[in-house]
Amino acid sequence: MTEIQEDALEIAGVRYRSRLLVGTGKYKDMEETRQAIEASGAEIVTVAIRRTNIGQNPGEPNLLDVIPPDRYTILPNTAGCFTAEDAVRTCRLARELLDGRNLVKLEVLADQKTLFPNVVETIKAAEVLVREGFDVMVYTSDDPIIARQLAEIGCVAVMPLAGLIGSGLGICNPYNLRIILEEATVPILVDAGVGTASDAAIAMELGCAGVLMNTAIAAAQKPVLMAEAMKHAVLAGRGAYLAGRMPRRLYAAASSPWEGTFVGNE
Ligand SMILES: CC(=O)[C@@H](O)[C@H](O)COP(=O)(O)O
Repeated sequence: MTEIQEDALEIAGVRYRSRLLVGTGKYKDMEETRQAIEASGAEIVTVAIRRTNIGQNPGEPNLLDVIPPDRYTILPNTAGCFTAEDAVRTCRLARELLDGRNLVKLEVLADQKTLFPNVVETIKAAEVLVREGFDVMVYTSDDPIIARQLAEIGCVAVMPLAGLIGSGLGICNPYNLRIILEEATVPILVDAGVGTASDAAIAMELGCAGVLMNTAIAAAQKPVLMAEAMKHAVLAGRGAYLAGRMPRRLYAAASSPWEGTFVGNE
């Protein structure tokens, strides 16, 4: 096995081969969702509990029929929650629906226009959820101080945004991400704002443990092809991070030595 094949992402004591986590919103239909997720190679798939039927509405199409929980780790998320109280309630419902599984993605949003995280409410919710035994992966801003606090509270992964949800703007502040990564005590995954494969590769090259995305795949002209591209981008970025990039230089350095050439200078 190569170093990159052996390299695993560990979240809450579970090891995953894929460092790409994907969402399930915005697809044309369930079949496209299934195909894209399969092509992405993702093992962790996030589901908005307030918007997606995973058993709350018996009789309606159930996402788990195409994303079976015995094959994927279902990561329920609190998208659409604007208060800590709502987010906590949503996580408790998710735990009931998913047979007592504790892994959740906490996101508490501040407003509809930016979908920026409300970090005050996020911290409040994280404290309650960790106390109640949840394994909390938390969506947050790229503020290193908030990221540190969330890790100290006991979140199992901290997920700063690359850009606003659904914006596709890519990594808007790599410098803040670098500070977050420098002092990370838990896995740091970029969540939201990725637009194309190079954004995912850059996140991984910076040293992120993984990338979570939805819109970049679902809103691509060919979602299944983009899902596959993202799989390769995350792997390539991780490989480059593990390999260690060459130092940047201002001036040229010849690829072959000047001395001892076979031709010329007679
Ligand atoms: C799917 C999810 O959980 C969200 O956090 C969000 O939708 C991800 O953002 P993008 O859609 O910008 O990838």
